[in-house]
Amino acid sequence: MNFTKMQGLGNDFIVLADFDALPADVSEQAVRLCDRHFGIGADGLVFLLPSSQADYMMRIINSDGTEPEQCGNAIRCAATYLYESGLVDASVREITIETIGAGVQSVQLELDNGRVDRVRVDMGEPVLQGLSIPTTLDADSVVDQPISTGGQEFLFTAVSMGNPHCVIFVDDAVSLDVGVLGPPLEKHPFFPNKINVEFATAHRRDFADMRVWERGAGPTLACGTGACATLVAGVLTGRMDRRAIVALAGGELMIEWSEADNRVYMTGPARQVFTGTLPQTNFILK
Ligand SMILES: N[C@@H](CCC[C@H](N)C(=O)O)C(=O)O
Repeated sequence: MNFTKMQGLGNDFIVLADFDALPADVSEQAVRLCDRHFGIGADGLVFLLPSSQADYMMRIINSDGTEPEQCGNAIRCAATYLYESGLVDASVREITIETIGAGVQSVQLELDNGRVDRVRVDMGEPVLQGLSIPTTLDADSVVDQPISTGGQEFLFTAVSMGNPHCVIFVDDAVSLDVGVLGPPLEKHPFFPNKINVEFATAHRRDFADMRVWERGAGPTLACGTGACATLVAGVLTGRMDRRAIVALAGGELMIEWSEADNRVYMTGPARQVFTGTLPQTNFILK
């Protein structure tokens, strides 16, 4: 069983492209393979599968074995993998990838010396909280609403990018401990299906720092959909312009929320880390 380890701003994935469908034991295998001591180590397991609507379908499993609807860094990794492994023709500059949460997404490749340098993804239209995220709140959209945990009160804006996000603007996102604040917010009673939690500081209208606690994966170095949700929340709360850099622990993403088509565009890098082979005895996918 061959695999490729990829990363997008340090958000890392094990990519598997030899399957026609998700294996039955995918959840338990994701936990095993993503383990950083006993497995390969990754934030998620990514399957590239046949699609009737797009060039490929991407399914991702979080490191805790749950399946999210979408992943921004994984889709850049998937497109880079497809190009660099020759699964799409070398002349191709645009790939379509189907996801369960955001439908068919169009991905553009920017090359440098024959390698993928940056990837621009049409991440689709953001949806405000009450319209798409299961919640106990009585609201159709949630912008700067109070939420409290551990005796602290914050204001959050909930945005779906196919998957759910709770964005909280704070004075200093970089020095805040997401490991303490993230888990109770991920499982807050407002969000019965759990949620990704982003803490952000908009230093300028075109630049924000962001740190993330991911649903099903914990504190990752970057979250592409989280960066998109952060920009949308920044615009909705009057803090940011529609085009900005969102700086994460693993690097920067350029995010644009287009006024013309209401879609969010994300641009950033993705790289192959290594390839490997799993002994059959260690990888019992049924
Ligand atoms: N790292 C991701 C998001 C992965 C899914 C997330 N943990 C969820 O459960 O929704 C990204 O780059 O968008």
